[in-house]
Amino acid sequence: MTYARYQTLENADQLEAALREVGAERYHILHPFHRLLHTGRLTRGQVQAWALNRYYYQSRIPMKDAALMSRCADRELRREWLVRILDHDGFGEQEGGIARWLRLCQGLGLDPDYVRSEEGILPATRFAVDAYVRFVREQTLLEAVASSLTELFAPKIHEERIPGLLQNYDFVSEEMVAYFRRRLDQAPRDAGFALAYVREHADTAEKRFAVVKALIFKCDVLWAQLDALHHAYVLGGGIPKGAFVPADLPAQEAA
Ligand SMILES: O=C(O)c1cc(C(=O)O)c2c(n1)C(=O)C(=O)c1cc(C(=O)O)[nH]c1-2
Repeated sequence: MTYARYQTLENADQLEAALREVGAERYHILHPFHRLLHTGRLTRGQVQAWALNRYYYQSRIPMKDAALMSRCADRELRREWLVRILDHDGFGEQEGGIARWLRLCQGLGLDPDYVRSEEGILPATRFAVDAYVRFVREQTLLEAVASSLTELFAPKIHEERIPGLLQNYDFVSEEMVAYFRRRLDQAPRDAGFALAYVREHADTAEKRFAVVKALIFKCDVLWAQLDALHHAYVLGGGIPKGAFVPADLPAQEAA
């Protein structure tokens, strides 16, 4: 009956409260893999596996944002959304988030060409991330905007992750966490806009329900990626053929 209580939301305030409840219950800050990552309980190889897989998510974010913009007749919304693409891809002399993410990968000892090749990612990473891009392409514009609302909860995870990585791993330097420091400003701006948008445009109970479901879907996209990492690289569930094999993994655990 989880969903039932979201079907009768009466106004924007109730919608916002429901969205915050979904985040408090389902955001991937709660995932056991993040608990291990942020408290220094992973090996360098496991952190590499996380950064490598997460690169695929980063790489697809501008594509999903372009998909959203391609469907959008509202110039104001496009002007606002465009900034997200520039944040990730960079613009002119300005480096973007993807370049910063690659520096994190490189700092962890991964070859950037290998990371960019997308060869070593887990199947579930590809399926989850591709499902997000498809969702934004195919669902209503309102649901597409709503699916970005996990970013409401991202600053908290970055605030936890920056000191968590720096203090607990001697192989992580200040330069390597630059990506997360930038997101501390970018995410609240983006999430604030998206929240105002859904508050205004979800003007029926049916639309408010659709917005909540879009956020739940997106929480699942993030959760599924960590499930796969946890299974393959922490629980010893087996690394699929072709996926990244950390150098510090005991040989018998590799498939
Ligand atoms: O590190 C994280 O936990 C995290 C989470 C999320 C998110 O909640 O979707 C994003 C990011 N980071 C991020 O860096 C980012 O650029 C981003 C864009 C989006 C989006 O859906 O448009 N989410 C996120």
